[in-house]
Amino acid sequence: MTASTTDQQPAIVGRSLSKVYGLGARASARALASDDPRTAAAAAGGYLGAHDVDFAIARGEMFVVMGLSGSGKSTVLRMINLLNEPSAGELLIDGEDVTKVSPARLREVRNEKIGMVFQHFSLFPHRTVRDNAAYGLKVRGVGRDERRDRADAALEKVGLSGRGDKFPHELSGGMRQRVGLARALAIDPPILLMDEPFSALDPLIRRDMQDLLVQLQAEEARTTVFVTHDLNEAMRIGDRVMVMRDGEVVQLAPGPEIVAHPADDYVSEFVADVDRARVLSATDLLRPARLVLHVAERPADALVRLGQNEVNGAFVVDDQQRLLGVATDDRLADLAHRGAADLGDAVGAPYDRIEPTTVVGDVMHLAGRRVVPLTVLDDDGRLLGVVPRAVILSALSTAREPAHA
Ligand SMILES: Nc1ncnc2c1ncn2[C@@H]1O[C@H](COP(=O)(O)OP(=O)(O)OP(=O)(O)O)[C@@H](O)[C@H]1O
Repeated sequence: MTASTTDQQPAIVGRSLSKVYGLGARASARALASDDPRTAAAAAGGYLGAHDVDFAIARGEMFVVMGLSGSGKSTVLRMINLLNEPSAGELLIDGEDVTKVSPARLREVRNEKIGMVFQHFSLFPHRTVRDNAAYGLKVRGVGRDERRDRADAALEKVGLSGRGDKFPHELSGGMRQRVGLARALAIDPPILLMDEPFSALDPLIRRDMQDLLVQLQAEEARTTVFVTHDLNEAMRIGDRVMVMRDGEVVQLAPGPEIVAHPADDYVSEFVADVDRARVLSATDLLRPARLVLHVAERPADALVRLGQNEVNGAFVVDDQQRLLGVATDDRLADLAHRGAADLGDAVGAPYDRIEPTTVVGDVMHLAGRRVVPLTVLDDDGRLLGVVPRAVILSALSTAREPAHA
């Protein structure tokens, strides 16, 4: 029976999903029921690949699973299409628990609802790009003309129109990865599973592919589960990121929240690699202001009264509310003196944009001083709130050297 679907219903739900490798059902259940499933699984000759994993992925969400090698990312991804059968737990697709359906129904769900893209696209070298892109359609019994049309449309989406008659060896590595993506898109699956699809690409091409994915996602939001070990990649493409360690979920949150408030040291190590000043928006750090003034209306007053806290500054944010830099209080004061009535405008445009690295340096330089708030302003120069410098410091000041290889 197919459960009815609604827009509010999550596309994919995992409930207490666990996977024990190398043990039969009974031995797995025994290990999972013990106080220490990892040790119990190992003692019985198995391996606990994932434990008690919960998530609910919204329709159209780009959901990223991130963690170090061996943390269980692929295990979770493969449980979603039951390439890995969960040892315990439920896996609901459009409300239907696919761990309980017949093999025939499972095939149907996989064919109709799920596409997959792997790190190595394993293109057929002796088939044209078009035939490679059409492969999933052929497997599903789609006729030749329709296959051709849909494959060509998918190739166009990934920027390869006109290359359908080429062979894989005639394309660059990045283009071959695009063919793999086109192959998945051609079947137009409501759910796309992507297992480290860009990991083998060099950084520039990888960025191109991330951009392409973001663009495709903006055009036709598709429920996507994307595995990566790179938090920067996760931040660029993901709506939310699920961080895994030793088969367990450590944190599940939107990227900026993870960067602003990493759950533990493991997550902090990933966060150390992230260019926080680019990733965080001022509002991610925002606390309610004790003093709210319309700066444009009462600029001098605002400065003076905030000035009672000795040092003030303002975040300068771009259209997406990303932190561009900090305007120091000297600058604010200067603007106030020069054209107080226009301070609201002045906060946005005429500021010299301070490089994010400068911001971090500036903030770190203040580390030894009293904690005072920074003001956060919206595009109209209105005070949105304040962020205690201690919060900024903890969010921005971690050393930049990579904490793991
Ligand atoms: N078929 C299997 N049999 C036994 N152990 C397995 C099997 N597949 C995975 N594992 C183990 O389960 C753990 C989690 O593996 P998984 O592939 O999910 O990790 P991952 O986070 O995707 O890592 P990577 O980034 O290296 O792919 C690893 O320690 C792995 O060795």
